[in-house]
Amino acid sequence: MIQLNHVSLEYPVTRTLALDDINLHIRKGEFVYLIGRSGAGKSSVMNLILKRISPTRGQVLINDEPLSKYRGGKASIHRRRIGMIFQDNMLLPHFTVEDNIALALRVTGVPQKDWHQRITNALKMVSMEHKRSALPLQLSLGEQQRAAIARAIVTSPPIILADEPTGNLDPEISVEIMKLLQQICVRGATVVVATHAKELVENFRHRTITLRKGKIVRDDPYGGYAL
Ligand SMILES: Nc1ncnc2c1ncn2[C@@H]1O[C@H](COP(=O)(O)OP(=O)(O)OP(=O)(O)O)[C@@H](O)[C@H]1O
Repeated sequence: MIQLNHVSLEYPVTRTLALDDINLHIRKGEFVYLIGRSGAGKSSVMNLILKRISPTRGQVLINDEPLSKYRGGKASIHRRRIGMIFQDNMLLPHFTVEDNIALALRVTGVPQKDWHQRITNALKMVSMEHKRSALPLQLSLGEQQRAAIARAIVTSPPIILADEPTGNLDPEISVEIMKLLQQICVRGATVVVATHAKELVENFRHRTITLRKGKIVRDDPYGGYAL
């Protein structure tokens, strides 16, 4: 489903070689961790899959389609297939949980008559129905992250990218978030998680890809944390 073929990425201004000849194939429905020290290239891989940036060399393909064909405004069509979860949940502070989630439905063109039910389903999935009308700052960090997950899944995207999704959370809540991501995967999504959370990677075993200085140095189907 997600393929990187001989991908290199050099950031233009600083000429940093962030990724160096990466080959990667993630199948539909897989749960994959991307690990590596700070600066190893994890976010760069995520940004390539999102087509926020383009590779300097090589090709990124989704469902066998090269992303290079999604130029200009078409990149947003591609991004609709992806639910994104960040360390800082990026909820809009003056919008309620419901309105934050509705924005995702608006940009993906889901008919308004379906919004209420879809938001209800997404909030149920993350056990947050009772916080529908709350503003983000009225929620705990864990609740904010669950709301952000609801926003990411409400459009039923086939791919979920999570960049350090438990970075700001205490261990107990982190476990909850990881279980949720696993459930989303079991329901059919392909889930890629970039993380430094050693304990989670050790305890919730999944295929684990280790990056070091822009290269894949390990790709372990049984998981485990080794940098
Ligand atoms: N916009 C940018 N312009 C120039 N260099 C960048 C840019 N973004 C990242 N880099 C560089 O590219 C390399 C890979 O960065 P990247 O953010 O992908 O690493 P990472 O593994 O996600 O790190 P972290 O765990 O700290 O988030 C680093 O050397 C970084 O300094």
